[in-house]
Amino acid sequence: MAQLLDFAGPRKALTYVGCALSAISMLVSFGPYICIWFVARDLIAVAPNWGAAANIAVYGWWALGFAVLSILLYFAGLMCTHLAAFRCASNMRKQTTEHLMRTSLGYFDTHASGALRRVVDGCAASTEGLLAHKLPDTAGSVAMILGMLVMFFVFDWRLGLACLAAVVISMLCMMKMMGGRGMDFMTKYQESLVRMNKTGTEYVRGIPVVKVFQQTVYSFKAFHDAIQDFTQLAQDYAVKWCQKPQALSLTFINGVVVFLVPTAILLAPGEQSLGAFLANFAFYTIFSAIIPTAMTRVMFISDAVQTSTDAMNRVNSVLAAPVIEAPAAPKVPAGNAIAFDDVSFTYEGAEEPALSHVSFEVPAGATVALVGPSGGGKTTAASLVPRFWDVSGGAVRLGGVDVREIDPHDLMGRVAFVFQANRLFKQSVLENVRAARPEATREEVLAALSAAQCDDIVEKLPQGIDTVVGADGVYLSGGEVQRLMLARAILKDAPVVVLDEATAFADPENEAKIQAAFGRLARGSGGEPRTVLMIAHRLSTVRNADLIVVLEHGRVAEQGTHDELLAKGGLYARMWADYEQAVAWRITSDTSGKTAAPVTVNASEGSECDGSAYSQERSASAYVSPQRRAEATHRGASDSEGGEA
Ligand SMILES: Nc1ncnc2c1ncn2[C@@H]1O[C@H](COP(=O)(O)OP(=O)(O)OP(=O)(O)O)[C@@H](O)[C@H]1O
Repeated sequence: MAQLLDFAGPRKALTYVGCALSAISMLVSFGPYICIWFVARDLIAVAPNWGAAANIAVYGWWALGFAVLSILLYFAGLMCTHLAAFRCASNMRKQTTEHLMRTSLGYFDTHASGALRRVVDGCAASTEGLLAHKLPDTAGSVAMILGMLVMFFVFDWRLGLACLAAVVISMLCMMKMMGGRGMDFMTKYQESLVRMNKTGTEYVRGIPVVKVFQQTVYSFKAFHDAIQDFTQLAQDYAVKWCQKPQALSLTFINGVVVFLVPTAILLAPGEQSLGAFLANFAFYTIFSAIIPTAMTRVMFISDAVQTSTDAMNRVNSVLAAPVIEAPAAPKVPAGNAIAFDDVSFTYEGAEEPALSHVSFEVPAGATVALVGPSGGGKTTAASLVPRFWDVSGGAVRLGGVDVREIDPHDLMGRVAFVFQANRLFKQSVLENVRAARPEATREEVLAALSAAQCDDIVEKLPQGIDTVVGADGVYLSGGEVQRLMLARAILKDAPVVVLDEATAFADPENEAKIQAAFGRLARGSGGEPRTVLMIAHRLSTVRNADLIVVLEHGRVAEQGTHDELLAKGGLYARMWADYEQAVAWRITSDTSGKTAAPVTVNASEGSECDGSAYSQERSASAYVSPQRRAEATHRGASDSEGGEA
């Protein structure tokens, strides 16, 4: 609670003021009951000559005054607590967002954006209920219970004791439900609820898989089981645990009859003034009606406290996320060369290091390709340059300076990165590309788009570069999105580029354009080459790299130029041989039904960015599945048409 209130800053005091006003309002709300006691007393004193009771109207006005004052005080109290609660929620959102802005970018790889959004937004919202309503209501209820204790003994302590007995028994019942095993039940209930929500989300996300693989709903056994678990727990809690204490509690708290009436019947014969006794009895009968309200309010606070505790835990876990430490005395890189100096890195919680003693250099203006088997550590190595993560050992240097000693803003300004998980904002194409350099003019954005081979994309969009991406009917393919990302990187005009050459999802035409855009990005604006560290998934793109670093199991298996590595006859040479074989096989459609024949294509022809890589790949991708071949045959397609298909 203290930490939660700290989020409200100076407005924290308003919470206390609000709670105090709510408590006073509750005490003032006793006023009408006291007035009723006066009315009863006066009427009984003059009975049956009712007209003789002169002050009834005055008591009425007083009662109305107390009621109105109580409402006004409560309203003012709620105003105060709401102001504090809103400030608290907005500060919580700001602080978590600010923290996330300083968090290492790798954190977002391992933490889903939806879950983070729920923490930033949802958790803040879920504390509002506690601070704005539950807290002042509880203060009011506590004041009400204390006030009640006083009231019980002001008029007739014996009748008061009879009412108190009901309250005590009711409280004991509630404590049984809420404490001990009841609390265990409650914790299990909450956990079960969370599990059901989680598996529910997974279920919804997995619907496409279910449809594609024609699985039935029952394949999502985890979700089904979670619902069953929750149902069982809720039933057990309600039936086995709460039923008796709740029934008892309700009976005593609402049943004036159980204690008050028998007590009154026992006491009445010995009373000297029956009139006064009846007035007291009338008071307690009416007054005891507010006891259940006070008790219920106190009961619900525990629910709100639990929700807020859970929210605070989640917020704290985000606030504990590692941040990119800015150096106290930042250094300025001398040039744009990248150097990996005995770099090791282990992901948090992983047993094996993702990189072990990796060393290589990317001279300024050079293009270095990282290749190797899947899981070798290529993405990890590239991520260390823009400080998505910080190394566990060794150092990554830019211009001779450890990246950890460069001001993070300076580092981000020098490095442009294009990764596979490309993100577009739901904004216009113009704004999306301009995100790299907000002050860029429209013409500069257009030039960057053109350099990234995006002219055809812009042409087909209904409002050109002002079309909002993701709006109704505006769909961009994976390859098109990647070209927009490249335009963004080109516009940024950073001297160092880290890119993940992932064209796996691009069709041949898109791929050719992406290759051309890569080439344009690597060249730099003034024709001066940029320093490029490229993760290469396809060997077609690495032949002309100045250096190829082969990563296997997180270590540098070998490094050198294409020719050097081929001459070595190691892992790269084997990978290249496999690649060449894949390129060399061209299976043509065969109308005569004979087995397709391999046609050798010179895989070493062509350079990266002039589109000839496209023709190579197109040859490689000209494999036609038996089904497609049958279709082609059916259409009477020729060999070349089959190839085009
Ligand atoms: N966020 C992470 N947490 C824990 N381990 C990770 C994480 N990301 C990657 N790894 C592990 O680190 C190792 C290197 O992974 P990395 O993604 O760098 O390989 P890669 O060579 O880029 O693979 P690919 O070519 O398939 O993309 C793998 O063993 C992988 O399982």
